[in-house]
Amino acid sequence: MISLENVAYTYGGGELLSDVSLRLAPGSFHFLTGPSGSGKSTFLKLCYAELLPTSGHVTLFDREVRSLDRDEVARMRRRVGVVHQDCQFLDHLPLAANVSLPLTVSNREVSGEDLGDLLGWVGLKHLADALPPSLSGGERQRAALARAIIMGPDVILADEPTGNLDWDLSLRLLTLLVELNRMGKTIVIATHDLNLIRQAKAQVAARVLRIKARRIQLAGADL
Ligand SMILES: Nc1ncnc2c1ncn2[C@@H]1O[C@H](COP(=O)(O)OP(=O)(O)OP(=O)(O)O)[C@@H](O)[C@H]1O
Repeated sequence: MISLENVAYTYGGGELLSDVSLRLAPGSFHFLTGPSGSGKSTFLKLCYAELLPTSGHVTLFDREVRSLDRDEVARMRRRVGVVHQDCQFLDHLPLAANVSLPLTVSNREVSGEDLGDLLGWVGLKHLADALPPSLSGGERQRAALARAIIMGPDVILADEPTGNLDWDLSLRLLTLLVELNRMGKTIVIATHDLNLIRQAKAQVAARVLRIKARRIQLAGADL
């Protein structure tokens, strides 16, 4: 689904990620952890072709990302839902319009029933008409998740999705991601929160990747 082969990345200084080789298999569930600044967000950006590797190869749905033109990158991106660390919304548009924005900008029909079902699933149906500035942190994160999956992606990449949430809300978001995985979606969550990882491992066969000394390794049972 997504694979990296001998990937290195540098923003111009020293190498941030070196010699990264791994494959995110369809339907897998991965956590990515590592100290602040170790390159977790950068890794996710490499996975959805927001960044191209400085060396090595990234393959997205069987296509090497360097061989893709802009339209092809856009098509591939529709298959990857991203929940960003600081979820941004258009503050003048109601929540429902924000969530359905990816469909609107790609000129696709928005079915009121499907949108209602999706908002209901993330527990935000009652806030469909609310403006983003009035939402709590947990509501924003769930809205960001709904927006990330509205195009029906195969893969969901979430960057510190529970970063600003209390434990109960973090668990609620985790449950949604586990449900998505049970529906067959491939999930990658970058997080500092080892308790969240422990909790998830009780629910799902998650693998834990750790960035250490610029490399990504599979963490053992020491979490
Ligand atoms: N656009 C950029 N230009 C230059 N340096 C950058 C850029 N983006 C990130 N960096 C640097 O690359 C390093 C890794 O950043 P990244 O955001 O990938 O780390 P992270 O592990 O996600 O961090 P955190 O856990 O704090 O979110 C940091 O030192 C950061 O300052």
